Amino acid sequence: MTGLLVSLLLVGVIAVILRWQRPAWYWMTFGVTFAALRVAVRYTSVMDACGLTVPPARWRLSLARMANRPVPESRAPRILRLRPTRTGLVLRLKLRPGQDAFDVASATDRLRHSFGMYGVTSRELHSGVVELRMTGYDVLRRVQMPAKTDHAPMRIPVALREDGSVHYRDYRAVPHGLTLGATESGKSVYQRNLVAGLASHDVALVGIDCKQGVELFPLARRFSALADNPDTALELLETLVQHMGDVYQLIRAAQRITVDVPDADIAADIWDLPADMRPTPVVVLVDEVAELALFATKDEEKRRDRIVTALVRLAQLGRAAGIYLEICGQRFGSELGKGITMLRAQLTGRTAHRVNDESSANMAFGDIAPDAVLAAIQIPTDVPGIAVSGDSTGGWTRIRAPHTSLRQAVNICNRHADRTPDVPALAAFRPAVAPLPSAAAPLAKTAPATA
Ligand SMILES: Nc1ncnc2c1ncn2[C@@H]1O[C@H](COP(=O)(O)OP(=O)(O)OP(=O)(O)O)[C@@H](O)[C@H]1O
Repeated sequence: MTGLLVSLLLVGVIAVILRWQRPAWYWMTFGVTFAALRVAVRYTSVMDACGLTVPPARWRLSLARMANRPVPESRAPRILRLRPTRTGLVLRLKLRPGQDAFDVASATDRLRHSFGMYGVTSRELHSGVVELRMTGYDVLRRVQMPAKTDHAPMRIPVALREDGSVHYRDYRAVPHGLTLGATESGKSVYQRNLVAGLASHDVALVGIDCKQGVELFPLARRFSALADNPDTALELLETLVQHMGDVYQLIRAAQRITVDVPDADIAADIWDLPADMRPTPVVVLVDEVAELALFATKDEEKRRDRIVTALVRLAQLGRAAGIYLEICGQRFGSELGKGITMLRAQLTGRTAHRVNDESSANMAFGDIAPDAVLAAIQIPTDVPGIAVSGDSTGGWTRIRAPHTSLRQAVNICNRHADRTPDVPALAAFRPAVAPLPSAAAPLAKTAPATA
């Protein structure tokens, strides 16, 4: 008996220490079990209290009356699956007749309190089936990406969502993206995670970093082209527009449409081409875009117009040619001059870090997800890296990228330096870098952090 008490006490102490030290560990060991038990035991009463039950069907009432049995209870959505995860629980529910996904979505805050969870979000999987994702702690406070993530070409696990799932930047689904945020809000760390994620893919990275190259030039070994001032950026963008034209010609030549060619074989973009013919996709990362759009003299104004025109053309036509834009800045609105709102309309993937005012949040979401504007304004100032990510479907979610230091990103880029493709059109912009130290030497210690 004493042994049992001591063991229980020990388990309790370990649970408390784990919870205090690292919520993730606590949840993976004790928390998930406690939460699953709590949900299983209190499910019906909580759903009833949260207004998520429906009265029994008429035939059941009649049957009970005929059999002189007690009136049957109201019914809660049926649990199809209860799955523990690293960060909490996932509950799949089959709705009862008369219920809809909106009922569940509007009750998530009440469910959160009733089940004693940190966060509850819901989404409709298909008609009549809703998934509730519950997190046991603030997963965005100390981001830990799962060890295993999905692998697909041009799909980068870049951040963690507040419901504990992985947030992917999928270039083939959402070709162009805009990342906004005030100074020190976490844009560079987000972009660094993207570069680190893309480094192991077969992709050419092109960087335009008008902060004198401080963000992207240390990662030069994995870049096929870099520009650190608006003049070079203009030449680079116009070269990319030309490259895009060449890729279109290649796709056209590969189509060879005759009446015998089945529809599925007609190439519409680079991904339909046979692998040996397919040009390397290109991701163009622009840091601090306003530097490209501001001007003081007539000559600079002409340069700015040509830069914006080239960016608009890439945004409009780049997807099929495998050219994707990732634009980063503090603000991106009509005050930057003509063509900017047209360009912004093409950047479907929107991410806003902490912003200083509502108009900046509106630049990110005003035209696609008005709900997200409020969420972006509410991002706390003391947690850099928290962002709201939305797309043109009107949906949005809070995310945070793992904290990747410049040193870590440099090491990843150096490790994958041999994957840097030679794109002949971009050869003139390839950064000159010293050869890497011999493979035998550990990269982490010896690779220089600059080009
Ligand atoms: N996801 C994150 N997790 C933890 N810390 C972060 C995260 N993102 C950013 N930070 C911290 O916040 C600070 C500012 O980040 P960052 O340089 O990315 O901001 P920024 O928006 O690019 O700023 P600026 O526009 O001034 O360059 C850095 O010290 C960084 O370590």
